[in-house]
Amino acid sequence: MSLISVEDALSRVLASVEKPLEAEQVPLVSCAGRTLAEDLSALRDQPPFPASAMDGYAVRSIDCAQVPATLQVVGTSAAGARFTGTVGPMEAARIFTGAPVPDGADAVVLQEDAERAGDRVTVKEAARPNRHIRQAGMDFCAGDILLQKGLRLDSRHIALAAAMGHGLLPVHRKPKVAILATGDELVRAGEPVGPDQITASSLPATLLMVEKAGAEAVDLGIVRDDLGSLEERIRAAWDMGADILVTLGGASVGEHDLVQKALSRQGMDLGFWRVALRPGKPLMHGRLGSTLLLGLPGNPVSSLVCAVLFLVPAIRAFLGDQRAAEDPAEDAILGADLPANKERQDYMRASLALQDVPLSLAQGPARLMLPVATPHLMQDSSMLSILERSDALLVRPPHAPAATAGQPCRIIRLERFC
Ligand SMILES: Nc1nc2c(c(=O)[nH]1)N[C@H]1C(S)=C(S)[C@@H](COP(=O)(O)OP(=O)(O)OC[C@H]3O[C@@H](n4cnc5c(N)ncnc54)[C@H](O)[C@@H]3O)O[C@H]1N2
Ligand code: MOO
Repeated sequence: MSLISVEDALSRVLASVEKPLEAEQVPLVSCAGRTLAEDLSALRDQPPFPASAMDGYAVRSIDCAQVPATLQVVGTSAAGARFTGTVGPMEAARIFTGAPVPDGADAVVLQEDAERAGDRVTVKEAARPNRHIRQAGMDFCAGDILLQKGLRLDSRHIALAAAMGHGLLPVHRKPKVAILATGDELVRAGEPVGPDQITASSLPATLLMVEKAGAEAVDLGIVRDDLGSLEERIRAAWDMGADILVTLGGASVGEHDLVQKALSRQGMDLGFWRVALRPGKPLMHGRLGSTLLLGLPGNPVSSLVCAVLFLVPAIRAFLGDQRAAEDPAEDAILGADLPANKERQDYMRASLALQDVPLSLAQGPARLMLPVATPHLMQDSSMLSILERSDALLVRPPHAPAATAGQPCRIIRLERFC
């Protein structure tokens, strides 16, 4: 089977997510990272009444056109407890920030601009109509659609939804992502490590990336390079109703790389195997009934790159995120000379620094800060110390010509995924 392109692989992965998962009603505080299943409209006006923006006195602006003006204080309007009377000629009401502006008043005078003596107040600054008043519906009105279906929710959206009057939101169910590490050489982090063994470092890392992407991660542990054990764990993932099964390792061509064989024996419908990608070439994709399968390569940097490029978009597609297929790359400047690339799309681990770029615009000179991406000299896909020092993946398309420092390039920031 020949290598397919990264773009082709991603569209096949996304096409195998037929539709977002079913919707459920979830309390606001649990909605971060979820995606709205319906457009959301406001249940009320905000503010629901004309409200004071300051602590001071509610007045009729006409009475305070000439200052100083001395007014009779006839009541108090506090946030949560309005003054139910009316402010008449040469009258004022004490008012606090967020309180309803009483009938009759059309301006608020700051308390710093007034002098109180008993039940009288002398206004020292002239007032204009509507001064320091937030009109009803200034932010939004009942019925306004403010949050769109397919939006991935963060705390800004949650604040708005709360103000709109919602306590529960219709969001797509979180996909259940089961993760299985494979290999005789692996032990769990913190457990005793034999002379020929290493820690399964990408297991906890992938679990965290999956949770960060908004899914429910299920730790299936480590399984030995043994067909029977592998098949038993694959059945366990299927039995628990995993929407995605991720395997780590055993994806390549060696005699111990049994993942594809075990999945095929369990009835996998293979989508693709091997992508023109570095690192991450042996990536495998398929379906087992309704479960999406992603076989990530064992080298920990390779599995991370494949998770960024394919697993996170698949999770977002299950979540109904309208931006699931969006290219995560952004513009940067190359910080070092690079040789021509070969046939695989390269994702080089790079550090970022900011560079001040002078611009000449029609309005005059300006400055722009752009990230400069400098790839590390060592790019071995097993090296976690280099990955930790990297801020981004520097993307080099297949057959990209040699490039020199200062040229434009594309990067994917790792903090968004890790
Ligand atoms: N003859 C060939 N050999 C290899 C090829 C190839 O095309 N022909 N491809 C290479 C590439 S590229 C990669 S990437 C690796 C990936 O192969 P596998 O997916 O089969 O991975 P393993 O052999 O199981 O492990 C590779 C490496 O990673 C370590 N590992 C495995 N799982 C974990 C884990 N959960 N956490 C940390 N480290 C892990 C494992 O011990 C090995 O050192 O194959 C190349 N070989
Ligand atoms: O593609 Mo492998 O993932 O080079 O290390």
